Amino acid sequence: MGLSSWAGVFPYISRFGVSHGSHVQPGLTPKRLMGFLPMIPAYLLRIRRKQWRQFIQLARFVTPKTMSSKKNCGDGKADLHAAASCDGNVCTRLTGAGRSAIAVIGVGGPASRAAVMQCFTAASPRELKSNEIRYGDWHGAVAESSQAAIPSESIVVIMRHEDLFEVHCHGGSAAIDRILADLEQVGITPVDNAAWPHPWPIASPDAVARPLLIREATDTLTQCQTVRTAAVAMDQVRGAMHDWAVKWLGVFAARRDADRAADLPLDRGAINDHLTEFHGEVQSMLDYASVTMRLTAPFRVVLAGRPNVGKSSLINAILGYDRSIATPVAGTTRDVLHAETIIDGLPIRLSDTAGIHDSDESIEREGISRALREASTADLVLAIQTPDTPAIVKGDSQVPQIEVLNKSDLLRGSAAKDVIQTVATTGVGIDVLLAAIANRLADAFPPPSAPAPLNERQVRCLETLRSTTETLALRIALGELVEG
Ligand SMILES: Nc1nc2c(ncn2[C@@H]2O[C@H](COP(=O)(O)OP(=O)(O)OP(=O)(O)O)[C@@H](O)[C@H]2O)c(=O)[nH]1
Ligand SMILES: [Mg+2]
Repeated sequence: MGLSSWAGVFPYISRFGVSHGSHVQPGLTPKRLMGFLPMIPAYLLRIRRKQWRQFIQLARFVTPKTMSSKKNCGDGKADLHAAASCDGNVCTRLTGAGRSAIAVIGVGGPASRAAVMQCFTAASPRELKSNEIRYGDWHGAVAESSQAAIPSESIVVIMRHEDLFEVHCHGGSAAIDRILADLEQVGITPVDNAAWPHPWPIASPDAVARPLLIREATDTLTQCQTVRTAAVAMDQVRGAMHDWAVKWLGVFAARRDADRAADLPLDRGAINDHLTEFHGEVQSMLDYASVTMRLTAPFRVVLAGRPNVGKSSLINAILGYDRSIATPVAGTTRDVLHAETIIDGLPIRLSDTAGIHDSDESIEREGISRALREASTADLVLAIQTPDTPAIVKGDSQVPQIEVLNKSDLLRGSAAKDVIQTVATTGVGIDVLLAAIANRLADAFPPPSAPAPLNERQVRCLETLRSTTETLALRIALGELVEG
């Protein structure tokens, strides 16, 4: 239910999604796009008939009848939802954040057909019909005479309904941004994905007023870069947190009725039987927060150690391509160098740093102090050593650390037990290191379908609930969690 149309799209994106720095797809040529065409029927089949119906009903939300009048339009982010239906002509990126092979842009409203047709020339002159695919060129809002001079994008257009179109384009930000900008030029307002009137719940036009927790989760979902982080957000979109809060509101309301019946002072009855369970659940959610509050930003993993221990070689081995310069000369890396990747479904930003040692040279000293700063604010440090070179001393940093013995091919004798042995130049031990990184970072991932907080507001509400014992105060705090 709920965002099932989006959910239908998501596995498709994740299947082709390549949010990996090394795998950026080059431009989408007509030839490559033709290569995607055979996949499209499979994609369409994945979206069940019910979901298509929801798409069509979604289209009805953006017809003038169900639109708010212009005078009711808000302009702030809080009012984006209202803004989405201001003049009834809106567009947004329907697929999630991050790079993927293909992105889908939704264009809705009474002017959507004219706008799409102004910017798009189909390869076939046949008239566009519902749910038919048209391949062609997106040239933007330029006069026909100048179209040849402007580079066009090869895209696919699908008309879901006379007021609802999908533009399927290359998944890189350049193509997406261009199409959204062109649409804006022809009178279609680009809106935040959270403001797109998703069919939630689908039954009535005022269904666009989705519960706050669902809206917040939808917002997070659209910014998740990996399937694993998106799964947590998707659970909340499906109502895990909302349903949990509503369930407990019911429990405490029933308690109030029981207190009333027993002639106890209102909302001051003994609720110890429920409180232990309730507070246990609140605590679990707060335990997940360190991960679930970070679904949209990568975890920061820093490689640190003395010069020449193989930090740059290791980052290259983890990434699978030569991001960093690695040479036998100690002091090769001078500044902090970042690269994004995905490890076991977790978005990770790796940082290579300068070798840490006593140095008199000012540039090197600056590099070393940057390395120390980077390590002190990381989510995880990989402390690299070799058989000949000890690790740097951890000091009083609270940052968790994994000890790595690189150049283990040079080891004579045995290494300490809890050290991961690697040979960066051949890849030995890299899989063990990746598993250790994922395990250390994802300790507190919530189990499937568990309620979990996604932003600071939710965490603040949970913290209040953790220290509250009276039914009235509990109901107020739960009400705030649900309604803001
Ligand atoms: N035998 C062996 N050599 C390695 C290994 N890993 C890296 N090296 C070599 O060690 C040298 C230093 O590697 P780098 O990756 O540049 O080391 P670094 O820690 O980044 O060095 P700085 O940037 O100077 O701090 C290079 O010649 C690498 O080829 C390994 O596992 N075994
Ligand atoms: Mg280096």
